[in-house]
Amino acid sequence: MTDNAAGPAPQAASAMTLDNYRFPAHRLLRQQRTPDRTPLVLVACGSFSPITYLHLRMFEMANDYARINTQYEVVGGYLSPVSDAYKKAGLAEAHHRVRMCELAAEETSSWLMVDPWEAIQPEYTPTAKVLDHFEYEINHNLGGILSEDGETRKPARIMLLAGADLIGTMSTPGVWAEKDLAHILGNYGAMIVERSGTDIDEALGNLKQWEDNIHVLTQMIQNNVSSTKIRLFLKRDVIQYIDQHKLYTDSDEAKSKGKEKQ
Ligand SMILES: Nc1ncnc2c1ncn2[C@@H]1O[C@H](COP(=O)(O)OP(=O)(O)OP(=O)(O)O)[C@@H](O)[C@H]1O
Ligand SMILES: O=C(O)c1ccc[n+]([C@@H]2O[C@H](COP(=O)([O-])O)[C@@H](O)[C@H]2O)c1
Repeated sequence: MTDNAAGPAPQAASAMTLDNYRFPAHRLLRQQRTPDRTPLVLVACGSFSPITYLHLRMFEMANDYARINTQYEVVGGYLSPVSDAYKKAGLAEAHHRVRMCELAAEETSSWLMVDPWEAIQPEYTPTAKVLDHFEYEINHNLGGILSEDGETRKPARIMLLAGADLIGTMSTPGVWAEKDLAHILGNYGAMIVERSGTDIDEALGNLKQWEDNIHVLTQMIQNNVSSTKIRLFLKRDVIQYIDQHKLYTDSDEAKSKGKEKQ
């Protein structure tokens, strides 16, 4: 996907609360550039604590894959950081994670956006509901995407973008609700990026019934960056932000371990 000429976000994702929330659409391609393709919006859900180069790379890989191997045209890409209610060990607070994602998206990409909706919810939101939120905002509130010839409006296909480890958890009984899996993989679909350490066939093992809706993106060069290892930070802005707010220091981790319930 090429640059969407729209200007900066009218309202920063990191400044949004439940009271002033507005769905970020400043970089969403509102009219298709290519005829005869289905508009596609990619949504990556995760902790992003912190966001790494590989999280952004997933989107570029998916965009290339969609262009070359499918009939989709990517019209938007969103990062949706999980809320504080997720209570995973070592997570920085949601507002920091949203801000880091925002800095990274602005610095390194011309088309990615951060939707803080999930992050600002007081309760944990299952991924199926997060995808429903995108469906509602884009296809109901915004009325879908205008076709290339300007003649019709088409609903965008919303798809989950995730690494192989995440789809692996979907194959593991008990982690995801059955009805949510059917909804996510049956109605939306997923683009899955290979990740070293996860056997993709094993990860897809119990998901055969939805295989037509699961696109597997192979990585030419395996790169095992993970947020936990925090090996590779993004551009200076994100590193400075981490320093400035003293994130991921021992005391910060101890603080979040104290809060952690699992
Ligand atoms: N190196 C990678 N290769 C492929 N997918 C990745 C990679 N790093 C992250 N992802 C994917 O990005 C999404 C968001 O990642 P998330 O921040 O939740 O976890 P993570 O980067 O694995 O961090 P952690 O180490 O804290 O689990 C997930 O779908 C994850 O599978
Ligand atoms: O919706 C579910 O049932 C569900 C079950 C397990 C994980 N998820 C989502 O998957 C993501 C996992 O992130 P992480 O950092 O734990 O790898 C995060 O966005 C969770 O909300 C979602």
